[in-house]
Amino acid sequence: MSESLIRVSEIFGPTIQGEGALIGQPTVFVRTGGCDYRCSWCDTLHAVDSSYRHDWHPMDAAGIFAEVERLSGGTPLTVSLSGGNPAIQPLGGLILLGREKGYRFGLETQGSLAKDWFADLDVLTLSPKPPSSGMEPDWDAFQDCIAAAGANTRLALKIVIFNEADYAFAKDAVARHPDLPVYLQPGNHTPAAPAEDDTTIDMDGIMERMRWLIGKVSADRWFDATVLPQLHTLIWGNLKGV
Ligand SMILES: C[S@@+](CC[C@H](N)C(=O)[O-])C[C@H]1O[C@@H](n2cnc3c(N)ncnc32)[C@H](O)[C@@H]1O
Ligand SMILES: Nc1nc2[nH]cc(C(=O)O)c2c(=O)[nH]1
Ligand code: SF4
Ligand SMILES: [Mg+2]
Repeated sequence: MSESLIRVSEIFGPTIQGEGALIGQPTVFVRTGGCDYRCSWCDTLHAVDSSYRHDWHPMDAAGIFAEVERLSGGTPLTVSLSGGNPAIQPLGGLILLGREKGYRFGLETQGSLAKDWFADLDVLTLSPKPPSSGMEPDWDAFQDCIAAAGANTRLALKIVIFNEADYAFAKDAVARHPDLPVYLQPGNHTPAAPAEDDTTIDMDGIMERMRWLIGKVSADRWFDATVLPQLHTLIWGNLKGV
């Protein structure tokens, strides 16, 4: 694959951004294929597990942007870059192309890999992985991501929480990065394998974790935290492409 080609798992929308700092805002998603992590509870295995790589297509920036424009009807909006880990892909050219036409870009990453083009994003959401994921954050790489974003890119910290250990991890992450706005997101337990085409979610479990999390931040007087469920999951379950 040529250096400039981007491995795309799916392009979809407009839908609403279902998570974090831009929740509720209309957006088109560009989801890239491939990830350097393998979180135990990843809800997007079709963009992570290499057994799905036959569905990942190399595309150039112009081809991706043409599809974004088709989906948006040519009206500029925020494009959400996610994955997999989109930081693995050469997305700098796509971002510049879109910005020239008035589009804005957000990107979701675990913070394991910094790119200089993070400085051209509007919002960089960093989602370090808590203990329940089975992964361990590289805080030096995480710091590099913040530095790469520079002064003109809004940053957000988004942490998935399943249990007490994850909550303690979130507290530690915030202690390391007290200036970042923080979003706490209850975990969505063990989505079915993509091939099973089962979109059912454990709604009771998610709501129970929301109530528990709100209780925790209230008791701790953690008043600059924002607690949000995955809105798209509440609406559509684990449906792909929404
Ligand atoms: C699928 S990931 C892709 C981007 C990047 N690899 C990352 O993890 O930030 C997008 C977001 O979904 C979150 N996520 C993944 N699986 C989840 C689950 N089962 N419940 C709640 N959030 C989940 C991730 O933590 C991340 O914030
Ligand atoms: N609507 C919607 N919002 C999202 N926010 C983050 C997502 C992701 O998978 O990165 C996602 C997604 O897949 N759909
Ligand atoms: S880092 Fe993101 S895409 Fe990769 S496995 Fe974890 S949640 Fe899934
Ligand atoms: Mg998702």
